[in-house]
Amino acid sequence: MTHGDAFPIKICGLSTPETLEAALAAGADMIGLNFHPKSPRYVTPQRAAELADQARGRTGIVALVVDYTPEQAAELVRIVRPDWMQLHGKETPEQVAAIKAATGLPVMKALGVATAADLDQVALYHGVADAILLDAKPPKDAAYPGGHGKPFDWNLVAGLDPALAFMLSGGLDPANVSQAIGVVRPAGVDVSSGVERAPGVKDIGRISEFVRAARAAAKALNDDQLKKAGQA
Ligand SMILES: O=C(O)c1ccccc1NCC(=O)[C@H](O)[C@H](O)COP(=O)(O)O
Repeated sequence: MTHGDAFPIKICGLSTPETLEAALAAGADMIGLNFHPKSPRYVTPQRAAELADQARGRTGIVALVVDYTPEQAAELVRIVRPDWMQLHGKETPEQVAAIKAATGLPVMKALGVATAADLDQVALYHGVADAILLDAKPPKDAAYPGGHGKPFDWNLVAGLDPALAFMLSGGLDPANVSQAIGVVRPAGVDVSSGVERAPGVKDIGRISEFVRAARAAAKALNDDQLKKAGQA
């Protein structure tokens, strides 16, 4: 993924046909199905296969796993047939490459950010992962490593090499996504809790508000970049 690609908007942790349909109707570019057993958004592979059938060809289907082996990932892909793998654990660059090889799919690697030093990881995964997702680090005692609805300090990203493209997540919602896109200038955005009314319970209205707000802010960002390029 580069900054030149269209701006993907991903709705993560969908688990019902109704909320999935709302994400598709809103125009989400990617939807995430969560296979971490401790998550309130967990879906069984069988249930996910049904949701994936509903979504196939209409959006990018992302299978989110935490510290899977290449064999586990390949077995999941056989059942669900997603378009992407999202790795949200402590996978090393070598493990990312092994899962990519075992599944034959593009891989999004999530990296937790709390301090400027955390951004050093981005260069290590660039060129190995097909997309990087910067997310807030989970609270210390958290039972699962993502989906906590808390942002990290967006100003940290100002120190990152602009050539290293990434998607942004962590505490985004319909009210703040426009500001986040303006400050961080990511290549795309991802949300889970911010479009829910309770952990794991997605809200159809908030999904469409989020996609609308993110799309408008991404267009403004693109217009601004074109204007600056024209002036150069
Ligand atoms: O969402 C979860 O429950 C989850 C569990 C285990 C690993 C990752 C998880 N979510 C990852 C995502 O892609 C979320 O969209 C991302 O962390 C942002 O979440 P939120 O701050 O709730 O929008």
